[in-house]
Amino acid sequence: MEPVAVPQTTPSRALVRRPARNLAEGLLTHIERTEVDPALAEMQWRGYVAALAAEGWEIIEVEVAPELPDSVFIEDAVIMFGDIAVVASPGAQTRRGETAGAEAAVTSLGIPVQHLELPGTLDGGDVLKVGRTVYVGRSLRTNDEGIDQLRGILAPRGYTVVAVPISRALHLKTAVTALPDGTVIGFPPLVDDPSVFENFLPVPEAHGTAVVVLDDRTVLMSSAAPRSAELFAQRGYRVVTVDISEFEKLEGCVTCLSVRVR
Ligand SMILES: NC(=O)NCCC[C@H](N)C(=O)O
Repeated sequence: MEPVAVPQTTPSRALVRRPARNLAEGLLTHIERTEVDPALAEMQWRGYVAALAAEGWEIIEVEVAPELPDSVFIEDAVIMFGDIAVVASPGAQTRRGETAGAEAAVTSLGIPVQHLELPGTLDGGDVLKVGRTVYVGRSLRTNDEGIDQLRGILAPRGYTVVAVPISRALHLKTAVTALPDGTVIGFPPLVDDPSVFENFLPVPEAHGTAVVVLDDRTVLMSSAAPRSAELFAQRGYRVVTVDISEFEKLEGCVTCLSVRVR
């Protein structure tokens, strides 16, 4: 009998959170406010969720938080490390209410939870996992105390936490993410110090920095970065694109619209 090929990374569950009624009032730090179309945002969010589902991911909806404008960016509220979840300590006052719903969702899946606490702050968007290395952006949202608390949780579990300066973008993952083979990809004008990363590949577009790893050979990314998509395709990856323009107007990207629970 022919051996059955087992993929190394099997799609699993993705947490998502429907956009709030007041999405358009979301925080902005590095870009000018331009009008967000709520109906288009809702449609794009459905498209994003459909793209994950089409790739075999089970979708788990975190209870909507209708009055918390940035709650759709669920990645910032809770971070998965193997079998445990770490509930973030949001760096922005207006986002602190988001963690309760995110924690309820992971708890309902039976996942053990650890917490980061004030005065430590840390947003999930500042956390990039590459194997057992966890890069954490020291940003406007994430402080040294938050990074130290995370290190305290992860070091005994065999992870190395590396703090990375981030001053030109909102979060670390606005500036860099990683391909399935561990190559860190980033848009140089947004990256303070590319030499921090062992393998760094510059991409030609700001929206080309963010990829969601769907499996060992497939990435999900914004349709607003076609030249970066081409670069990944040349490296042998299958690229799935989604239009998330309304979330990009709020400094969001593909990674922050879900939490992957593998
Ligand atoms: N992980 C992310 O990149 N999250 C994007 C958050 C955008 C939101 N408007 C914020 O400023 O917090």
